[in-house]
Amino acid sequence: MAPVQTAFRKAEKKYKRGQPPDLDNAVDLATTAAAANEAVREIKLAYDLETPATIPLQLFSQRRPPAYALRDHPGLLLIPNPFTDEAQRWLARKCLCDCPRPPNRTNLDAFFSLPPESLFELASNSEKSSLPIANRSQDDIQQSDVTLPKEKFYTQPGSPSSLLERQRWCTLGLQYNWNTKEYDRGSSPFDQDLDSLMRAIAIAITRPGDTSDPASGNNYNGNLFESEAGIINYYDERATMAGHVDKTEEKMDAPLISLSIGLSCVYLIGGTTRDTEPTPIVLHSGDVLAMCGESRTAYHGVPLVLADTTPASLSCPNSSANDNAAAAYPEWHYFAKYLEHHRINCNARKCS
Ligand SMILES: O=C(O)CCC(=O)C(=O)O
Ligand SMILES: [Fe+2]
Repeated sequence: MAPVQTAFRKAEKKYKRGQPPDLDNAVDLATTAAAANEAVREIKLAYDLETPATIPLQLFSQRRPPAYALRDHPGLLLIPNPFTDEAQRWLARKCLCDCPRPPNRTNLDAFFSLPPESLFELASNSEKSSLPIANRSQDDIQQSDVTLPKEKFYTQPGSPSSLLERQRWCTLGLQYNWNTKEYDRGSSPFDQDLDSLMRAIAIAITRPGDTSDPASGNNYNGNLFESEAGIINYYDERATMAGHVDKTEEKMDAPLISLSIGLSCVYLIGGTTRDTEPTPIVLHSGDVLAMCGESRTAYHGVPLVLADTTPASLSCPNSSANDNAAAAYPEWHYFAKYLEHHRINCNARKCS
């Protein structure tokens, strides 16, 4: 007898197979006004979204941007892109250059002898982009207690540009072990700017107003938030993330804050079992999603990345006449090329 297919699995299959994707039932605040969308309701932020004093650029375009709660998923909050164009470029640089390098771990460093620079920086440097990067020896790999997958992905040596295409994640702060599903790989300092950005978001989403139904908001005091662990996920146009619950964190009362840069995607949010039918949400570049309260323990995943959806402010930064800061990124074409074909997700969790 064929195994019973859960509602979550069914939705994942629908988006993985659908070509062209059927987005008719997905919540997409970029195409349907929230007022016309029964799945969401607007909430009022009770605190300003403020750029931390230590960050030398204006991160947010409004102090109190529109924010939404999902009617069927108490605690899931969405702030459609509150960032300035310059802030999105700054975030992309953080996620591509500053973070995926030692002492942070990536999916590749157990298998390749990676230099101290990020793969993105090497791939963008004409003198270094074709230098071969060697595999680690079998002994080295065995000592790092990971299993060497058979796919060429991990066995074939390559240049920085070919390895950049194989970079799937990097871990920040407490280092997550994907085999044991524990934070048992030591820790690295969490990027201070990213942490202060995540704290600013945690403060702004504290106890949002209009909570006739408090369960749909967030009762966590954002002043207590600290990014103790984080993951940056890199998706190419074919990449997906299977449904899961993030439950390794010792305490789950703080929001899990998640940012998207580059291509849009379909994000599924379900319930505490796979039997709840998930709601599909289209996440766009710059969107902030916070899994608070009940939704913190809900199944979620990314069954589909949507090609050709990177905003022009990232794929051709001089497109906007009022975007003076674009000139500060003369080498932006490397970023533009990457972001045209990838989605980056950066998320932060408080664990204790
Ligand atoms: O890419 C996303 O938006 C989700 C990432 C996620 O669920 C995770 O890293 O645990
Ligand atoms: Fe997750």
